Amino acid sequence: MPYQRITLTHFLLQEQRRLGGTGSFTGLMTDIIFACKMISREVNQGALSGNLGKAGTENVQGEEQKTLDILSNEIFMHMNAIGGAYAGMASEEMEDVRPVHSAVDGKYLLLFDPLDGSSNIDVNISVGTIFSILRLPEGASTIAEAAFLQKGVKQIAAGYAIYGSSTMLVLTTGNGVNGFTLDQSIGMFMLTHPNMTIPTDTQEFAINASRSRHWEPPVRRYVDECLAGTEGPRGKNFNMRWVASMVAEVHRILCRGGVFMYPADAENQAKGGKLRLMYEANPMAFIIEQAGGAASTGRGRILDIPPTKLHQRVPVILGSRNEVTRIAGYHAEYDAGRV
Ligand SMILES: O=P(O)(O)OC[C@H]1O[C@](O)(COP(=O)(O)O)[C@@H](O)[C@@H]1O
Ligand SMILES: [Mg+2]
Ligand SMILES: [Mg+2]
Repeated sequence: MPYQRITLTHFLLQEQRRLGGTGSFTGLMTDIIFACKMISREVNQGALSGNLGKAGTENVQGEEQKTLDILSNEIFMHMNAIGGAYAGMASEEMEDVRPVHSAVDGKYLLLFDPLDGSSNIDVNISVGTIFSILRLPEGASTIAEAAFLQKGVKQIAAGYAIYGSSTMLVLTTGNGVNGFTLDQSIGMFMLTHPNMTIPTDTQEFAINASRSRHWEPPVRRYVDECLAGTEGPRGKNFNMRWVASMVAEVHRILCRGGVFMYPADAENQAKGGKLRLMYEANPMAFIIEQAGGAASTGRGRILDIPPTKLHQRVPVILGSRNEVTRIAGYHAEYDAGRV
């Protein structure tokens, strides 16, 4: 059989031709690809690099930063500033947005979580990088936070890199979801997972059960029914997973289905939840929906949320469509006082 694998760059060029683009999109993706390869190397080096452990500083979320959080942020900032496609960038690890080029040159805005799953870095469990690309709003003269506060439906592309047993990059440009595996021997991402789609049903859920005492009744009801298995109202057994790296959970769901939940609960309600809308929930929701799944807060579609703050947090329930719909239905029944 003739060799048929294509590289991510070839794939992007084909996408560009299909979209009748100018090539600037391929350019900005090339910068992201370089940055992810460099972060992959730093992560894969593990203790050899001396980059494990805490940095001794806190980010705007009040979370302890890991040395690799900061290094990944610097790599992503630097590599994506070179190309010239971005007018501005925003990151989980930076309080304010960072203008990069004058509005004349840069047509795009980049939001990213440079290292997702930070609590797993030192224990060699998969981590990743999440990114979301928006257009600079027409007429925007200054690069300020307001320019970034666009609904998730406005994303022109979103993706993540996962640094696990292999390094992969998963991408959507609004035309389905494709996965690419880094061939370390030639340093190229090759198309290995074309048109990733999520089964509508599943028997696998992921939630941090150590927080169950804080859960709202709709979430507790859903999880209890799953745990009741064949004897319960669902009439089937469910398995549970919790990696504590959102990237790894979403990747598993893209590969074999499932539902991931990080709801707002009594403990994190005041903050709006745990995960951040602009560089975690929105890009992942775009990918999940493009793969045939659904992404909700339990009370609404994530991609329709009008953002108010750069680092705002939201409840996240995403994955196999029928399970997400069921969980949203349990919230609606609860809010209507029917249960
Ligand atoms: O510590 P918990 O409650 O298990 O939370 C894990 C969640 O927090 C995160 O690690 C937050 O992301 P960061 O590591 O980028 O801060 C998610 O990847 C993950 O789903
Ligand atoms: Mg994260
Ligand atoms: Mg992070």
